[in-house]
Amino acid sequence: MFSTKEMPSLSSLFSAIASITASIMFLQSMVYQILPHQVRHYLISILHNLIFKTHTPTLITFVFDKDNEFGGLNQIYKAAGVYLQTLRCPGNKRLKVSKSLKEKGLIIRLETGEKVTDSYDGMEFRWRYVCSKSEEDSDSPGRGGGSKRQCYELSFHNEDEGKVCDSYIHFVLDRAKAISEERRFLKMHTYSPSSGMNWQSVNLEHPATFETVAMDVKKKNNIMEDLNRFVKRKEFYKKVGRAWKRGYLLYGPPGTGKSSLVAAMANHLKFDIYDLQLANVRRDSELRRLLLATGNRSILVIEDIDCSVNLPDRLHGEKEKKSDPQNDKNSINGTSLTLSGLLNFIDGLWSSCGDERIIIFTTNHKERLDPALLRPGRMDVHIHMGYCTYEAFKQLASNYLEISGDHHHLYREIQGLLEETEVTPAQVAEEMMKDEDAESALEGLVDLLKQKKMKGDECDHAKADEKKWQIC
Ligand SMILES: Nc1ncnc2c1ncn2[C@@H]1O[C@H](COP(=O)(O)OP(=O)(O)OP(=O)(O)O)[C@@H](O)[C@H]1O
Ligand SMILES: [Mg+2]
Repeated sequence: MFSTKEMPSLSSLFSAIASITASIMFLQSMVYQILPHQVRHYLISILHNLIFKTHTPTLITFVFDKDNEFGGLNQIYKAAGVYLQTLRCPGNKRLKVSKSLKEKGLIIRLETGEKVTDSYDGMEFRWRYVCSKSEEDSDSPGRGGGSKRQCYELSFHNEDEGKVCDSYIHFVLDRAKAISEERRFLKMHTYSPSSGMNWQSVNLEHPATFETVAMDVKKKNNIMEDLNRFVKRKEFYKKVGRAWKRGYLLYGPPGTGKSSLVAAMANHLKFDIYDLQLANVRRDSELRRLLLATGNRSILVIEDIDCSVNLPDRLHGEKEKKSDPQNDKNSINGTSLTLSGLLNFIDGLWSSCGDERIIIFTTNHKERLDPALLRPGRMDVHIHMGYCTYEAFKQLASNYLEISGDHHHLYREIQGLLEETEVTPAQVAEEMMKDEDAESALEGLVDLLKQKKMKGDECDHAKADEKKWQIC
């Protein structure tokens, strides 16, 4: 078995082992003679733990059944199913693949008996999915009920048990939540009384993101930071006794990107949108019912707040009530929709009934808004969406025509024209879509800007002439 060369080294190894064994036996006999029985026992148990615990750790297995004891769905089972979709082992042979209308992409899960490994914070884990006939059924095979027991098994070193309970399982729950959020289709909810008394929802697949919205970069970053801070501040809002909500007022001319920004905010936060047309709501009680039916982590949008409905303001409403007691049309608890009803609800009970609420009003005419809507503390952030600047133009050119930087020979001319004309990002974007060739598209834009400039100049002359006549 061994070569002749190996023989001397092996024989010296055996003689070394023999002398070590003899020394251990000698020490053992000394220990037996010197130490009392209890101390001996204690030392041996420590030695045993040292040798066996470090070299042959025992595994422990947690079993997460699908159903919890009270009949509901075990949240850890559900989270494990989502989280394990991100893990794969080279040895996996059978995987279940499905598609859901509520989620983007394919859902790939483990088939029964399949295992995957994971590591976290220096610990090693083995997960296994098990689907078997439930014990009750196998006890009485004649019944043929076919009910299944489904579970995930998580095996790990028993010394990690504390860390698994305190940290790893929470990590799995959090990751599963984030993965589900990432995968689910956002929803857009709308309301019209003709289609029933509740919100109707469709998948929100608006492509606008913070990358595609063209606006001042600093302003854009401020909005993103504000949103990120808001979603992280649950404890802060609780501490200062405020409802966890934030109000944004987006104002500016038509076609400057207000609706696009709303969609970008929803995509950024992964929040559903509730798009409320006030013209469809007839009274405060209806508004209250609708708002109470909105979900957490959502954005309530009321577009064109200045013109969607003629909301009587507080003072106005009070005056009318006094002058005509029969007329309860504008009362808070009456039958019609009032501005105070809207504001009360937004500031008060509604926002404290849920978490992570964002409310956005948009308008083309900030100056026409009721002062009650504008007073400090009501809409936390006012965002002006203006005419197309050179910076916004460059972003649009990068998005639509894939021109990066500002080296194009027409850019200087365009910059000058943009400073002298009022053109919306929507108009600029439309010009860029007219031609796939960047050069031709930009030439088209230059023509448009020149025409606008000429019209603007003519208008200025006409206004100046009008003034002259008035003076005469
Ligand atoms: N700032 C922008 N960045 C990128 N695209 C824009 C921007 N503004 C407008 N657009 C383009 O123009 C179209 C119309 O813009 P949007 O509906 O967002 O404007 P709006 O300000 O909401 O207008 P309105 O006041 O009429 O509701 C969008 O589909 C988008 O493609
Ligand atoms: Mg809009």
